[in-house]
Parts: sequence; C-alpha cells; structure tokens
Amino acid sequence: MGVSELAWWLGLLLGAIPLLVQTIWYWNDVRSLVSLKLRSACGNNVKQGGGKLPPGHMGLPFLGETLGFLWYCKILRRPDDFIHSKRKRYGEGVGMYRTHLYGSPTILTCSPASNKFVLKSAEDFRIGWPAPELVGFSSLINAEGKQHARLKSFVVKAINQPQALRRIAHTVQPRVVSALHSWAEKGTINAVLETKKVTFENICKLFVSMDPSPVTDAIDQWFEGLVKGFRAYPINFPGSAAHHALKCRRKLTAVFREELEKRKGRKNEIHENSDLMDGLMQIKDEEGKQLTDDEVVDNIVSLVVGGYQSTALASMWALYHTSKSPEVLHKLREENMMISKEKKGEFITLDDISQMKYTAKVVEETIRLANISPTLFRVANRDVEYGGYRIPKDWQVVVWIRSLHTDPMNFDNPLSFNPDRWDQPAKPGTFQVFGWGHRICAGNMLARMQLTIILHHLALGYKWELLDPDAKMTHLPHQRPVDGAAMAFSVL
Ligand code: HEM
Repeated sequence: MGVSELAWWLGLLLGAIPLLVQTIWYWNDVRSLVSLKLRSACGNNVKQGGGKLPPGHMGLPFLGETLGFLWYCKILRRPDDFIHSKRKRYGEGVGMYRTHLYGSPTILTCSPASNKFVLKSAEDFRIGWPAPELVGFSSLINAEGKQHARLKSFVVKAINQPQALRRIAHTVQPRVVSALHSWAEKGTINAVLETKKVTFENICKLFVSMDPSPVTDAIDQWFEGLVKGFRAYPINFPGSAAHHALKCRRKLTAVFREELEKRKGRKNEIHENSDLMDGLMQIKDEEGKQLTDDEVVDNIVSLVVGGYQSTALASMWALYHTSKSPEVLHKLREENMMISKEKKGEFITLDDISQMKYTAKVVEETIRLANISPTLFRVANRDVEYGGYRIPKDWQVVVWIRSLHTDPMNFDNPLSFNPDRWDQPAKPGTFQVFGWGHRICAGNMLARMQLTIILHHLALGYKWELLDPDAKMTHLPHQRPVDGAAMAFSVL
C-alpha cells in the first residue's frame, strides 16, 4: 500500500469513526426530529403553534437514556442527580426536558408548574401506566372522562371521606396493636416485611372482611405477581413476568368474583358500611345507578394496588425516621400519651386524630421524604404546546414529582427529617406526593389516617432502633433501605 493510499484510509477512518459515534449518540434525537418535521410538513401542527422540542438528549438507538437513568438510580443511588444533570446542562428553562426511556421517546417534567400542566389536563394527556389488562378495564385507574369521575366519586366515598374513615379507624386498630405486640416478642424485625404484613391483613379485613388464612396468603402472592408485571416488558410468553402477572390477575378476579357472588346470595344482610366490597355493591350515583360486577371487582383490585405497598412503605419510613430523630419521637410520645390518658384505654377515633397536630406534621414529613410515587406516567393525546415547546402526540410524559420534594428551593435542607417545617404550608405547587388534579390519590386521607394510627400505638408503648442506621438505599422499584430497615424492637 502506497503512502497516499494509507493517508486516504487513515483520513477516512479518522473522519468516519467520530461521525459514526456521533450518529449513534444522537440517533434518537435525529430520528425524532426528522419524523416530527415530516408530520408537520403533512399539516399535523401543534395546537397553539409551538414547534421545537424541549432541550435534552435522547441517546442511543432503542436504549435512549435508560442506562444513564439506571446508573443514577442503581449504581450511584442518587436518582435526583438524573434531573440535576439535565438542569446543569440545559438550564432550568420551563422545567421540561426531552429524553428516551424504556424504549419510548419521552418528555420529562420536573417543576411545580410543568407538572401541574400535565397532571391537570385530562383532555391532552391520558394515563400511560400500568397496562389496562392488569389493572382492569373498568378500574378507576384506567378509566377516563365521565366514567373516571363517576368511579372516583364511588371510591372516594367508600374509603376517603369522614364517614368511611370513622369506621376504618375502628377496624384497623386491633391488627395494628397485635402486630406491634408480636414485633416486640420477636425482638428484631425487618420493618419492610412486617409493615407489609400488617397493612395487608388490614386491607383484607377492610376490603373483603377476610381474616388471615391460606386464601389471603395466596391473594398476597398473586398481588405480588401482578405488581411485578406492571414493571416488566409487556411480552406475554410462558415464563415471562408479564405472563405470570396476567395469570395472577385472572386468579384475583376469580377469587373476588366468587366472593361477590356469595354476597349477592345474601342480599338482605349487605349494608353499605360493612366492608369496601359491600360498600361498592350498594352505593348509587345521583341517577340511582349502581356499579356493575366488573366495576366492583376491578376497583377492589385497583384499590389494593393503590393502597397496599404505598401504606406499608410509608409506615416503614415513619419507623425509620422517628428512630433516627429522638427529639421528634419525644414530642410524638408527649402528644400521643396525652391523648391516650383522655381515652382511658379506648382506641383513638377520627376526631382524636384531628386533634393530633404534631403527629400530623410527622405524617406529612414522612410522606414527603418517602417519595413513594417518585414519577407519574402519561401519554400525550395530541401535540401539545407548553412554554414555547412541543410535547408530541403519543410521546410518553414522565412527571418527576420526586424532585419537587428534594429541591432546596422548595424545602430548606430538603433531605433532613423536620416535621416542624410544616408549621408553614409548603410553597404552592411544591408538594405533589399524592399527585395533582383529577387523578389525585383516592386514598390520601386514608393513608394519612393509617400512618397516624400506627405512630400513635408505637409512641405509646414501644421503642425501636435501626440495626444499621447508615444502611444503603435502593431506589428501584421503590426507595427503601437495602437491609429492609432491620431494627431492634421492644416494649417501652
Ligand atoms: C402514602 C401513601 C400513598 C401515596 C404516596 C399515594 C400516591 C398516589 C399518587 C401520586 C397518585 C396519582 C397517580 C397518577 O396521577 O398517576 C395516586 C392515585 C391513586 N391512589 Fe394513592 N397513594 C397512597 C395511598 C393510597 C391508598 C391508601 C389508596 C387506597 C386504598 C390509594 C388509592 C389510589 C387510587 C385508586 C389512585 C388512582 C386515582 C385516580 O386515578 O383517580 N392510594 N396515589
């Protein structure tokens, strides 16, 4: 090979390799830009004229930025830095970035205003997760428009309004008391597992009046399989998580359907107040219409999905943070012991709970730091314009609510556990732990009440100490200590 030929090959290599790397690195950006330009050229314009995509980087073919996201969550264990890195690189802007996650072009929103913009608009954005066949086609989580409003009013009335909460406060306390007693007998507990167990027992009692038995153990297993399917790739073949989740879903439907049929047989005994299933079977809307059988079953399943892990994790975080904050625990004990003296051994009621001002601040601070739903998912129904940028039709929108609660602009020293910060309300729009708009959590008051109840009984009679206060955190699928918040637990 002559010198000139060598130089030619060298030139080609030096020019072609960086070009190839650049092409791969910007593959998704280029692809998306080209396809959006073509759509615009075909007359599919944005609703109000905004044309360009928000700043960001969409990364490698297919993978997008998923590996980077996993790097921040799994390896660095600092999920917020995924957003910080974008803010640093592209500026605050309107709190919106483009990216590509889990195989889909994605818009990330992470400011109070941009989050609210997405969450409040039912017309422009639909629910993007979980899959309807898993959560149930007549589920509140899956319903849109009028049907959603109708189901929500049924569900909220059955679990989240004072009349229901009064009854629930009474029903859940015996199980909480006996669980704490059993923890003290064990001496050492894995708080993640134990809070899950007591939450599930209470859910079975509240929703379908079932006491712990091999049937409820099986139901628990099926729920676990179902929830795993929410996060799995939707490939349905024997052995896959999605396949198993569908099987679990069918079994859950069958067991709740059987329960429902049994109740129909004893129609006269059913009354609105006995448990959630009876409540849902009886409630009527303004036109006197009742829920169908599918709606009752799908919404029982959805409410377990919504309320089980979330309440269990929040209870675990209440134990975790109070064990690390002796001063908080001291004030908590003072307030709860005072209430208890007046009760003379009786369970607390919803009215007592409304008097427990300090405990309410501990609950709020626990939920803020727990970030149980760190992100919410939507899909754009059409091209939407926000702040001069375009959110293209059918793109995934990830509403990153977590970053609001860990941002020092919104909360002083945001990672410290400080219930007294709730002496002042949060700045408008910065506290979105239960979501926002028409899809705001249907069980937010129930969750707060259950946390208050467990804190009350803990503060009255027990002490607890983390075995490893510096245990590492895992963030996927949920934030929790890797050792399951192992702790020594005993009577006071
Ligand atoms: C600390 C505990 C909880 C947290 C942090 C939490 C958080 C949330 C969030 C962020 C949403 C909005 C989802 C979205 O917009 O996509 C939501 C919705 C929902 N939650 Fe909760 N939740 C909790 C407890 C509960 C409980 C106890 C229940 C019921 C037993 C429940 C039932 C639901 C339901 C049914 C929805 C769907 C509402 C709709 O689509 O209109 N949640 N929750």
